This record gives sequence, C-alpha cells and structure tokens, in this order.
Amino acid sequence: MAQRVTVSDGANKKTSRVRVAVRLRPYMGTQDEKDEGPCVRGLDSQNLEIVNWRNATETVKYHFDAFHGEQTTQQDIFLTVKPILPHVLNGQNASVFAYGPTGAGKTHTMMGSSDQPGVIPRAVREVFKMVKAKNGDKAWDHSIGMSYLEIYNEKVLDLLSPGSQDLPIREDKDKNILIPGLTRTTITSFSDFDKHFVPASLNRTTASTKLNQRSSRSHAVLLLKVVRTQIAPPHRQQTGKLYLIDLAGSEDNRRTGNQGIRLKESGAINLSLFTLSKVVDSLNSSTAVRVPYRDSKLTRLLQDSLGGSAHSVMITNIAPEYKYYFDTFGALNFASKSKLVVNKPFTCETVAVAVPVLPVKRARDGHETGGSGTEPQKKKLRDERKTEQDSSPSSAHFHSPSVMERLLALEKLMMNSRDKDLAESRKELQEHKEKQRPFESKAMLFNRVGGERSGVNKEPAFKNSVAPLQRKTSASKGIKQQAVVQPLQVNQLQPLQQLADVKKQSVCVKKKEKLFTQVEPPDGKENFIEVSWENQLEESVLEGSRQKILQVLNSGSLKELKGLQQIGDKKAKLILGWRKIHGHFEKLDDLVKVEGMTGKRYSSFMKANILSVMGK
Ligand SMILES: Nc1ncnc2c1ncn2[C@@H]1O[C@H](COP(=O)(O)OP(=O)(O)OP(=O)(O)O)[C@@H](O)[C@H]1O
Repeated sequence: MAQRVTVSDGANKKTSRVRVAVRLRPYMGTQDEKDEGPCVRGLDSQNLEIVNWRNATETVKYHFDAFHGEQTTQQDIFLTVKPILPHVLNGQNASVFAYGPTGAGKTHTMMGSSDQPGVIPRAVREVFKMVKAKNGDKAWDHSIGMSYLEIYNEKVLDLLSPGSQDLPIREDKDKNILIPGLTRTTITSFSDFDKHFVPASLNRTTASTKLNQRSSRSHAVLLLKVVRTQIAPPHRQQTGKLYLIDLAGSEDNRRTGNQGIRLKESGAINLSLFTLSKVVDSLNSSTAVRVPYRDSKLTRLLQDSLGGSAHSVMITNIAPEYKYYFDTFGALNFASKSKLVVNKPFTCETVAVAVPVLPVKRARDGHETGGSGTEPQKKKLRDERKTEQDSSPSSAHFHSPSVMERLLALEKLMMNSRDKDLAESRKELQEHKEKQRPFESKAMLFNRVGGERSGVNKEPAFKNSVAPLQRKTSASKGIKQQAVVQPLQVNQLQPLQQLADVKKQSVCVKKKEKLFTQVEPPDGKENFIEVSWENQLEESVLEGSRQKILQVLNSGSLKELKGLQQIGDKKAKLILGWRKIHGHFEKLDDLVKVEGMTGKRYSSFMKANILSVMGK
C-alpha cells in the first residue's frame, strides 16, 4: 500500500515554506496604447520595484526567493522549479503553480509553446530522466501515471475524459487527497505524455476577454503520480504526487469587460485565488492556526501538496504595462506581504503621466461594475450579487437623515471646532435628545460615545486629519503604512534596520487590535464609561448593524461610503483604493488597514455608525 512520507524537523514544525518567484513578462507595446513605459522593473535576481501609486516619486520594493526579468528564458524558470522534483521520486508531494493577473504570462510559463516549452513539459521530461537514472540501481520499480483536470466554476472536470461530470474531492484516512473517477493514464515516456497532454489541453475552457484573446477561464491541473515499488521483499511502495498548475488569471472585471457567464467565471476564479492567497499566507505565517484549504476546490485539491511536508513553488507572473498596475500591485502583495517603501525616485518617464490619476479613476469605475470580485467565501459571492441588486436601498439607508445622524453630526461639529464651548454644545445636544424620546436609550448610548470621545478631542478631528495621498515623504511614514501588512517571508538580505522596521510593524498591528475591544481609560472628567458600550446592546442588533456597515464598506460607491458617519471624501476614496488593491474587507476590523484609520478612529467610527444604523 502506498504510504505517505513526511519530512520532520521538529515537532509540529512546518517544514516547507512556499517558495515564491516572480516573472516579469516583456513589455508589449500592443498592450500599452498610451506608450507610458513600464511601471515595474527588476533590481537584481531577487528584488524588484514598482512605482508607488500614492506618490509617484517613490517606489515600493519587494524581495522574493527569485526574480526573473523580461529576458528570462523558459529554461531559467524551469531551474527554479527543478530542485523540488526529486522529492516526488521519494514519495513526497510537490506543487508548482503560476499565479498572476490575466495576460501576464502564466500559460506561457507553464505550458509554453512548441519552440519555447514551459515548466510542464520540462518538468515531465525531467521526471522521466530521473526515473531512468533511478531504474539503473534495480532496487525499485517506478511507474508514472498522469491525470489532467480543470477547475471551472468550482467544478472539477476531467480533461482526459471530456464531458465528464463534476468530480468529488475526497480525503482518505491517511489524509491523502483523492478524486474518485478521475482518469489516470499510465505513461511510459515523454512522447507518451505529449500524446495525451496536447489534445487534452484543447479541452480546457478558454475565452477571449478584453485583456487576453485566449484567456484561461479555469485552473488547469496536471497531476503526475510516481509510484515507486521496492523490487525485493517487503515490496514497499511509495507514491509521490506532482501538481503542475496553470491558474486562471486574477481578474479585474472593470477592465476585462466581463459580463454574464464571463463574470460568473470570474467570480469563481477570484474566489479560489483569494483562498489560495489565504492558504499561502497561513503556510508562511508562523502564527496561523488554521490553513483554509477547504474554502475552495483548488486549495482542497492541493491540501496534501501545498505546505506541510510538501514542496511548493509559486511563480507569480506580472506584466510591466501601466494598465496592469493595480493587478500587478495586488499580485505582488499576495506574493510577498513583506514590502519596503523606499524614497527613491523611479525614472521620471515612467511615473510622470499615469500613476497619480489611477486610484481615483479606478475607484469610480469600481462602483459601476461592482468591484473586482475577490471574495473570500462563496457566501460572500452570493451576498455581493444581492448587494448589487440592493444597492439603492442600501444607499438610501445610509443617506436618509435621521435624528441620530443629526445628533452625531452635532457631536462631530463639536469635535471639529475646538474653540467651541463644550458645555454649550452639550446643552444643544441634550435639547435634541429630549425632543426625541423614542431614541432615549440610544441617545444614552450616544452620550457614552461622547464620553469616550472626550479623550479624542485632544486629537485632530476625523475630517481634518485624513492624510493626503502624497504623504509618504519619510521612511518612517512609509513603514507605518505597512503596519497593516503581515510579513510573508523574512528577507535574509535585508539590512538590520529594515528588519527592525518590520518588527515594529507587527507591534503596531497588535496595538491597534487591542484598541478594538479596549474601553478607553477615564480622563477624569465626565461621560466616561467603565464597560464596553457594545455590551449595552443586544448582540443580534449589534451584529445586524455591523453587517450593514460591512456591506457598505465592501460594495458602497463613493457616495454611499460618504454616507457613513465619519467618512469624508478622502477617507471614502482611500477605502475604495484599498478595496481595489486588497479585495473586500473580510471583517470590519480590517478597516484599520486603510490609511489614516487608527484603532481609536475605528472605535469611534463603529460607535457612530452602529448608532446611526440603529437610529433608522
Ligand atoms: N515571457 C514571455 N515572453 C514572450 N511572450 C510572452 C511571455 N509571457 C507572456 N507572453 C505572451 O503574452 C500573452 C499573454 O500570455 P498568457 O496567455 O500566457 O497569459 P496568462 O497569464 O496565461 O493569461 P490568462 O490568465 O488570461 O490565461 C501571450 O500572447 C503570450 O505569448
């Protein structure tokens, strides 16, 4: 019976980090109508930089296990993958996948062409070569089987048996992932493989989108199973699996022009890619408790071949043209959460024209089409559609002026005008409250909000304190902004100071998280509370309000966002910009990741908005 081989270098220690390489495809004039030049460039074999959209005079620098520039050959890419292949012959599992925006070169990297074969044909050839070499010792017999499937709209379809139904993914008692009913063809040579692989590839679902004439609409997964059987007794047998995956491209439907079926495909693609990014994050994080393999078919399939004892290489494909800027930025952030902002000018020609206008333009576009669609859960996907349909009522909900809104606006006014007599303002507030008996209990809560805010008064008011977009003029500010980003991998070559900055960033995150639940200490004056104001509300009411706020944050237009309490024009744009890069807010707490939204402001924002929602 096949046994699972694990590699252990300590109890419960994850042994295999996902190795990340980035490949920059050559600049294509045809993809750049405005002739703006590249927005990203390599620095050396591990580092690259991309123009900072917030400040065109700066670049954001990334470090990876490997960086492959525009001149890279298919063989160079294969050499990044080659080291993991021998493990498959030792009964271990491995996976290689190409990730990146649509049109950035994933299929070119994985499949290639007849004159420039990609990772898949090269890896298969190499496996045969290794098996041949091993067969020389006569101790083990090897057999190789191939399966080939696509995951299309969250369905597992057999590419070697077109027309088959959605196949189930199961796990056996040894935690091996199996797909009952999936064709497995024994192959004895590379030409044998080619004979099956080429026609089966034509079965893959592709379609033309605005960004790629032949865009892959599914994740194509080639599985090689190498079974190694000991010739002499006790005839031990080991099975190693190699997954070679050409992922569908992450998509921004504002630019693909996707509608109807394409849009549905896109939702499924983005969902699985989002889950994949969470899985990779968890695997590379020392603190993650649960790896969310089960959240998509793709990651479920890869469960025994990605992370744990398996060996994985992710090739992130990126494109240099400005029109891919946000896709590239998103892909790089997925590939490495450990980024460094440096105050170093990029070449003037490449930054002068496009960057500063992009965020605003795209944020507006976002509302017209309902966002990029990077949804964390299937449920959210459904919710998103529902949200699209419900968008007007939702907007009305947050725009209809209410007593609570007016009360809160009054309080905001109080906070904004520092010179205003506090006692007088409170008197005014009290008058409003008295007029509205039905809201008495809520108004009491509001008073408490005001109490907590008495400490906030010492800080600039929200509207006036939103940081301008071009604010990264010092290294310290840059680092502060990254505080919301968890490092994916530690850059061994980073100077000590930079490593210290990364550490600082985690501390910062912790502090912010604490603020969410902490009740601010009394300031010795009036209106302070000892217990969390949330405890005063019924949980279901609170949850309902939170959901409404989250819905607006995730699908609201600029106008709808501005309808939220304490969200002005600048903050609304920053939220839209954040959404564009990172996808949706999974939870409300994620709002602190938006520039300028401190833990304190977040607490205040939540109170104001929950009360506002309740007051309607
Ligand atoms: N390194 C490269 N050198 C030359 N041409 C490339 C390179 N990478 C990609 N291309 C070309 O760019 C175009 C888009 O590439 P490809 O289809 O591989 O993108 P993709 O990321 O797989 O897109 P999708 O996700 O939409 O399937 C193709 O015409 C391809 O030949």
